[in-house]
Amino acid sequence: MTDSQSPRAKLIDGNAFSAALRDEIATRVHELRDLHHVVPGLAVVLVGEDPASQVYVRNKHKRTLETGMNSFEHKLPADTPESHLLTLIEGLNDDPEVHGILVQLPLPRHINAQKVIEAIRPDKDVDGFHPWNVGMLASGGIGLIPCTPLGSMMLLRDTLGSLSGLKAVVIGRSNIVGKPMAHLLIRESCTVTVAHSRTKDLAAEVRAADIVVAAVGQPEMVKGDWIKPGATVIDVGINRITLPDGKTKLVGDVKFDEAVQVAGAITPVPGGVGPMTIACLLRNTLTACARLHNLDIPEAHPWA
Ligand SMILES: Nc1nc2c(c(=O)[nH]1)N[C@@H](CN(C=O)c1ccc(C(=O)N[C@@H](CCC(=O)O)C(=O)O)cc1)CN2
Repeated sequence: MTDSQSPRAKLIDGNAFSAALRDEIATRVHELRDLHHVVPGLAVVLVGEDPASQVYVRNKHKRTLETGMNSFEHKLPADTPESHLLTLIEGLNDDPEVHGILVQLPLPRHINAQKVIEAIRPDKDVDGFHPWNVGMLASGGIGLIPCTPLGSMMLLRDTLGSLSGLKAVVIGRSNIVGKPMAHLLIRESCTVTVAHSRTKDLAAEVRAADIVVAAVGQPEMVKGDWIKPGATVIDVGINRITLPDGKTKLVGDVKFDEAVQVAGAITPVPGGVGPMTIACLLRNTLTACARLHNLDIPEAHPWA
């Protein structure tokens, strides 16, 4: 490869960052146990047999135990009635050993996901999806922040330092990533545009941005010539595509091979934002535990 072909962008290593964050969380968990005799506990509920969700839940269980926390897994059949799930959540809300509750998404179609999210105690809602936590984020209060946007923000702050005054575009307006990400960027004094399927000239919006957060779930939709030279690209997409030879491959929402030649820094897929999601879930569980026990412990990786 000649110099003119060599990638310009710095690769943002989510695997390394998340491993360091998990180590820091493990240290805090051991301090909590030794000094305060409290062990944080995370309950994860999986309904059905979606293969990707099964992998994520298995990884959550493994990572939770590695930090020294308690992990409580609840695996329910796909035809579980909504009322059973709500009763399980009521029990977890009242369980003093459980400090964090997460219901893996997506849920089967017969279950109303919003109703389930609203049944979780806001101070145990380690996904940060309950309307109380949504409101706290929007109004600048102290709630629990959704894990993928929180992890993305940690990577951005680590890469750029202050984000103040930078132009950011968030592509996607989901409750899980797009909207909370926009709020976090506003908090960091960015000028934020939220683009979506009805945006008139998406390429022009992206070209104006110093920070691009792609969270649309469309494989390689953002092209390299849309990226402003030197911009920082956070690719939240995780899409499994089938290649002409029948093999499958994970790609993001950004055409990586093109964007890496233009951007200043970029997250790869896999190994970028994805691993931060579980590390931030553990961080939220530790935070929830400390708050529920009125313990004033230092945050793991205070980013803001
Ligand atoms: N209740 C929730 N459900 C879902 C969430 C969530 O935050 N809360 N997010 C996603 C899935 N997810 C965690 O649940 C998740 C996605 C991806 C990764 C990850 O580490 N990805 C790897 C690649 C993994 C692979 O090979 O497939 C990477 O990007 O490097 C972790 C967690 C939807 N549901």
